[in-house]
Amino acid sequence: MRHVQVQTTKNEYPIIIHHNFDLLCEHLVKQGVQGKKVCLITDDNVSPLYLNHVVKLLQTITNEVSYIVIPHGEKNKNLDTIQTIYEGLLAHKLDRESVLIALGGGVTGDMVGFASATYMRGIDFIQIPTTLLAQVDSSIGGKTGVDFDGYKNVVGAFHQPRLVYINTQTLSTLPIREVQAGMAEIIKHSLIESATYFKYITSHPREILALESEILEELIYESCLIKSKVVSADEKEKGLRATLNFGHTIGHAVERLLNFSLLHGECVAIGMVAAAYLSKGLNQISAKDFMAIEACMEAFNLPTRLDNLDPEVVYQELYYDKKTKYNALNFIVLTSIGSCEMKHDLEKNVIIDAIKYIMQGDSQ
Ligand SMILES: NC(=O)c1ccc[n+]([C@@H]2O[C@H](COP(=O)([O-])OP(=O)(O)OC[C@H]3O[C@@H](n4cnc5c(N)ncnc54)[C@H](O)[C@@H]3O)[C@@H](O)[C@H]2O)c1
Ligand SMILES: O=C(O)C(=O)C[C@@H](O)[C@H](O)[C@H](O)COP(=O)(O)O
Ligand SMILES: [Zn+2]
Repeated sequence: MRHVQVQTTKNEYPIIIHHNFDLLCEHLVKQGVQGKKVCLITDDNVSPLYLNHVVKLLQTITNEVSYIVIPHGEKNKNLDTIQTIYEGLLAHKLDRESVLIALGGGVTGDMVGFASATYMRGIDFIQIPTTLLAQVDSSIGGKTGVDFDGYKNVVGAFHQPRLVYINTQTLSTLPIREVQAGMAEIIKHSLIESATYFKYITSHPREILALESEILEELIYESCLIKSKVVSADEKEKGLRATLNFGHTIGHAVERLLNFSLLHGECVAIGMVAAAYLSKGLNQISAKDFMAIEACMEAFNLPTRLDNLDPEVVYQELYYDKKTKYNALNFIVLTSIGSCEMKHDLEKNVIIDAIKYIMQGDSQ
């Protein structure tokens, strides 16, 4: 078992990393969940795999277990699904002392977090992430919410979970494309924080994609450390936390413009290539480093290019990014592999050049 602690100004909670669900109840009891009304929320892909098992475990610490199954996927990350959740919570008579548990990927976690931030003006919730992406990124840090009108995460709230319980074994059922998409956020962590971590990742693509347990657990632990350190220092994204948005400025625009036909992690990979190209254009990283970054994405079978979007349309879409302030775009750029900074004053043509670079056809 590995343990990482998140400590924001008002909240503190553990991230438990283990290879099965055996320690779940013990940690729920530590968080005061015993005897409470608990509602487990999962999606229709995850429910046949893990719902029964987790329900049975919960029944050993409380008699009041209900569950709600929501439709999977980014296209359902919206207020309609939130309404379904609220209806279920009322039907099961959940009250202010009740606890929601998100069992699933980032889509489930973001929505359950948002439902718990708003139901009865806010109740507790627990994250049990079952995708690589959710285990290393979305379950940690309390960014919750939904897409609105196709715009990413436009409606939401900061609401921290009481516990993040990671069972690494759940990754054994995850489709390989989803594993690769999770790697995009892991690569992001290395690019913004640690050259040593980047080197480790680039040295082990075969073992990682084969889900070799020791290496995978090491990655999950390292990424949890990086993410928890950043969100503990800057919970509400006043400064440092914006670095976790590296690759997302263009990534989110592409995700929306492609109508969610690519996965979030895949779009972030494309967005990171664009942001790295931009960093090279500003002479902040070398051509060699840029090539190493692009090669890393390719080693994990992540897309790096597109061929079907108009650069000007992508550029205009960037203004919906949440880092935009007073109508000015803000970009996270690399200063080396392992460090980054926010740029406020980029010329349009520098950004367009980066967008044109990723529009040079599918490199796969
Ligand atoms: N809140 C944050 O800080 C944060 C950070 C990163 C990403 N996100 C958000 O997370 C979302 C992406 O999360 P995701 O990649 O986990 O997507 P997801 O939740 O859609 O899960 C991916 C797919 O895998 C299935 N699945 C989940 N666990 C499984 C398992 N163990 N075995 C088999 N199938 C399984 C799901 O049903 C789904 O079809 C995006 O909406 C993104 O915006 C949020
Ligand atoms: O935790 C953060 O902060 C992040 O930016 C992590 C991102 O990987 C994640 O996709 C996040 O949801 C994006 O945030 P947004 O504020 O741009 O919606
Ligand atoms: Zn992300």
